[in-house]
Amino acid sequence: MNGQLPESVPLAGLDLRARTDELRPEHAVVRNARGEWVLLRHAEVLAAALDDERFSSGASRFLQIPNGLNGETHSRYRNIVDRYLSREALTPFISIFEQVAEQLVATLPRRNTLCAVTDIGMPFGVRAQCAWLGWPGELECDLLAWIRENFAVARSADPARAAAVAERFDGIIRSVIAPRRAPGAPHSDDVTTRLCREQVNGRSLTDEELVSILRNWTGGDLGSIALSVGVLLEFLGRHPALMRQLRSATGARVDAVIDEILRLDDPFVSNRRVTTCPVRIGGHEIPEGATVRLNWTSANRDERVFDHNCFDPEGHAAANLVFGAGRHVCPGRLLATWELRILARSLLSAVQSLYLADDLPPERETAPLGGYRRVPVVIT
Ligand code: HEM
Repeated sequence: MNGQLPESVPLAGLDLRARTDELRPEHAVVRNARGEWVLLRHAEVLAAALDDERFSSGASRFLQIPNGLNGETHSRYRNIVDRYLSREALTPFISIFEQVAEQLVATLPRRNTLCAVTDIGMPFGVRAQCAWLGWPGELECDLLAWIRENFAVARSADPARAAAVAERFDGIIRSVIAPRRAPGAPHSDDVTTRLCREQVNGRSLTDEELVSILRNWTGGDLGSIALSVGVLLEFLGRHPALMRQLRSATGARVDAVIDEILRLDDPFVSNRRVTTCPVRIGGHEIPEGATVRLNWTSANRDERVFDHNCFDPEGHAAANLVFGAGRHVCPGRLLATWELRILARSLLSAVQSLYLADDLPPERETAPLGGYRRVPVVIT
């Protein structure tokens, strides 16, 4: 039973998780204020993610590599991206990420109220990413400012402001590419330099293609890692027994627990598709050329699939959609998982206690963002 399709559901300014929790029992599909068809349940979101022929990823007018590509073209670029995010490619960075986490945790003030998103998640995400990509540490301030601005623009839904922020971010990326591509550039061997030498269709990648690839890595990494750290520490702050358990848990258990916490409050909210033909889904006829939104946050809380959302890391792992599914499944999953595990372990081993500040409640993000804007915590 799908219920009547509400004509248009305003989501802006609301807590998306709470709002989609209200809508999902009655509606498999709703239309948002922009006229997009929003899929809310696990079955439909998974079906659309797996059906990349009828649900095309070419939903943006901007070049998005590999996110916005389809078919053979997607595979060609995706093969390049995957090489940098494999277990083998990432293993040398484990000790570097550990150092980054330990240094950050060592400098966090004790017995003061900190924000898990802005004081822990953001600097960790930026430093880990600069270390991985071989970017200079001096970019930290610019990148932190960009994350804040990018979140603010997403909330404001102002296209002109969004274009200006995107342009600034592309400028940061161009500043790291240019010296590596200049004639007679010194021979270094970091991840960005190697990417600059990649070829596709027998030619070098263009600047525009490099900027797009790096934008999707960094955009995916920085915002999602910061929000994920907020979600994670808020949950652990409310579950001290779980926090104690994790101090001596295996890596696999820590990863499963993190995935389950992110399933319950997935901060990577949604992705768009465009229908390539009329499609019947969730009891509705969607015309050709319509924009469809796969709402991962809602699908990940589908009570029928996840046993009324009890906490069951191992039992829910197979159906977890935090990192997507199908052709466009997140290639950065291992990097994100290792970064989050390393930061969690580093915090848990270095602090005596971590708890939610009792005088300042956590503040939820609002649509189109997920997770928390502010998670005040105290460490001792
Ligand atoms: C907690 C962190 C992260 C979450 C929750 C997340 C989630 C996702 C999801 C759900 C998708 C599927 C998008 C779709 O189907 O349209 C995706 C795709 C993608 N992610 Fe992530 N991601 C995270 C971190 C990262 C990191 C660290 C990187 C790279 C450094 C990354 C790079 C990408 C790229 C390039 C795609 C597009 C793949 C394609 O189109 O083939 N992500 N991510």
